Amino acid sequence: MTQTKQPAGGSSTSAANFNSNSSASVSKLAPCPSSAHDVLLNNFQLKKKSYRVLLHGEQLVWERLQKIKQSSNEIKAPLPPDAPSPTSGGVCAYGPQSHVLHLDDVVSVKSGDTKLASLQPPPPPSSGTSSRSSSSSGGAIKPTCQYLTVNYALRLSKSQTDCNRWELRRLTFFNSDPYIVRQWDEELQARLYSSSPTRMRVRRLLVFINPYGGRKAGAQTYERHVRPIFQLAGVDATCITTQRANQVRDILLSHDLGVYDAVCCVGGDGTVAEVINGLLFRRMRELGLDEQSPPYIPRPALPVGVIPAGSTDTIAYSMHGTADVRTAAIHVILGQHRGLDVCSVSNGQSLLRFCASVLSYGYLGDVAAQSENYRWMGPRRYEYSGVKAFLSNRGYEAELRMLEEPDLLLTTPMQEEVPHSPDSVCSLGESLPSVCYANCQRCSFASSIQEQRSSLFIQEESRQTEQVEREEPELGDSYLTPSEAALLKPRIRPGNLQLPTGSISSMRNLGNEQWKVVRGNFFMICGANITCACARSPNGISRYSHLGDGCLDLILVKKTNLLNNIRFLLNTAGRSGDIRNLPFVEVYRTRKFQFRTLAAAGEEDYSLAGSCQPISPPGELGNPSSSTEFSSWNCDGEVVTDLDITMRSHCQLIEVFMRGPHSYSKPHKGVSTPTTPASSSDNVYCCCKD
Ligand SMILES: Nc1ncnc2c1ncn2[C@@H]1O[C@H](COP(=O)(O)OP(=O)(O)OP(=O)(O)O)[C@@H](O)[C@H]1O
Repeated sequence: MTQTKQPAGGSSTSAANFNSNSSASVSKLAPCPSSAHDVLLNNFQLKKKSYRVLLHGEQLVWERLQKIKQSSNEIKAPLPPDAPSPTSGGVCAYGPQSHVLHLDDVVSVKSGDTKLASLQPPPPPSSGTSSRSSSSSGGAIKPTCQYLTVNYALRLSKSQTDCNRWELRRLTFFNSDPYIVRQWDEELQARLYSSSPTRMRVRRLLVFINPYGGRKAGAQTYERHVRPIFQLAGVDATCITTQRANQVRDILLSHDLGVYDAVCCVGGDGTVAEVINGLLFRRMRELGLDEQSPPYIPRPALPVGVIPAGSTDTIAYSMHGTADVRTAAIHVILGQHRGLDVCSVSNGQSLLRFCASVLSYGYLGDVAAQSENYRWMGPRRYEYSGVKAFLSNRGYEAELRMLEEPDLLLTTPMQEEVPHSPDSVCSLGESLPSVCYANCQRCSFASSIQEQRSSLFIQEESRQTEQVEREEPELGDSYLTPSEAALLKPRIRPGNLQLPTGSISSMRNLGNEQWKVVRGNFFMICGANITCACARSPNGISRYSHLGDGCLDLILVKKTNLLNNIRFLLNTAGRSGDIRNLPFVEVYRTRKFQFRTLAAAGEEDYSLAGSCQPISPPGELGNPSSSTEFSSWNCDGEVVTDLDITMRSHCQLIEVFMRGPHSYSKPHKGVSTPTTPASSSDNVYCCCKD
């Protein structure tokens, strides 16, 4: 623990003056290794005003000093607190006049001889070197630096429709003693790049830019908005501008990715899907799995960043709660990550591809198939094809078999333990649907189940060997093989989430699969992996889908009449509508469903050849979409022509840079808000906490 030398004219102080309930004490400066318990405490100037600044664990706290006249002597002391400091369970709390910035929100730190020098972006940190040795100036920090700039990100909470945008801010501290500045710079750098289970600071990034999607502005979007943010964070980005469809996937399948920490794409949903498919098929190849019929789906090694530059950008919007490009880039550099479910899509014979957003048949399938012919219109092609497909929809006969989701937690006391947010419940054994927000408890629990499941199977490996061998090697079956269990990466369980009792015994019942069959004439059928929210439909088609709960929502819109179809579309577009209230809409939460067309039922081998890739363009010979009896599938915006389809959700298969959308909460009047949201300050990102 350290107490640095006070600057000339600065008053000495102690950590206790910050109203901290921490037992951390201040001791002599020593070059000790970085630890969450180390404390740095000094006076700095910020905009020519004096502040007492504390670095405590993962928090940077600064508090204005006021001049107190005591007879002829003038001393500086912190402003008196207006209200008692809130404390909880030994967690540090600071006075209301304190500004608190969590290191999770810090983008970069740079020291300099002048203020201008400290504002320059730091050079990319060399990989493999100790973060303590990699200073902001690329080598040893100059002993003359008196300025220290901290670049950080701040979430804006302006309104219900604008509460997920993040912006960059900076603080430039001055201290006349370069020794203190150096000490702070080194310590901040070390803590910023120290390993954390929920944060991964990217050093080397592989970026794919799709110049073709959306308004064909991917390259400009990157140059104008994304590159400066990556530079500010000192990220070494290798950019590849795609020349053709499926190039992203091909590069990911064939090139050495060993030097990269993460992959990022600048494009629409189709580009994200290419990245995800490329990484997943690459991992299967690395492990020597049969790509047509893998016994399980392994997790790729690299996390993914998603920067929107497409037409609808539902994946980016569902993850971040906004399609703001800078926000998405900020999430990549801040490095907070969460597991995202991915669905496998297979026909009767083999695995076709992976789906990250939605797989739709009927109306949206027709829109995807038709809109490809009008790509020259840009995003407007969806409106044009949408109207055409809407008017021509006569309904599609189909049969769906779905695996009913056994709600593992209905019998547990979990609901009482989970904090509820005003407009949503991130609950688990929910009777009411919940919206997936940052720090969603449902997703956290699903990841814990994964963790438990893998350890359970490792422990019982020998006892179950016989049983496992008897199990059909179905794609991603509930029972994992011992090798799959061993390959599953341990998941991160944030905070103090308690695992409910009885979850293990519930898990064992997963083998008792219950199938439900629904037949009918449908306007549209959707398997939604995420909410599929976008700027035009802020709640998405599947408002209650969760990003990482291992389930998908199967939405069945029955063919009734034109008016009901319009009602359905209006409900998906508005903020207040809920398609669950419509009598002709059924929504099922499931882990897997199978689809077949009723017209084709009974026919042997009615499936077309697997259209894994390249996907044959619509209208080709043999494409059923040319028949009005059949629609085609829209998988992440791409057309899939197979008709016997199985969609299965794989829990948190891909790590993505995101925190999850936040719900809006009105700032309370008269209460001084900290510089960063409380959620960041205590390392909890929760809809219930901001
Ligand atoms: N240089 C290129 N030329 C032609 N097609 C490309 C090129 N680069 C990528 N593609 C393909 O463009 C397709 C569309 O891209 P993308 O999905 O990113 O944009 P979009 O369809 O406009 O957006 P969204 O899917 O969000 O509606 C993808 O299938 C991708 O394979």
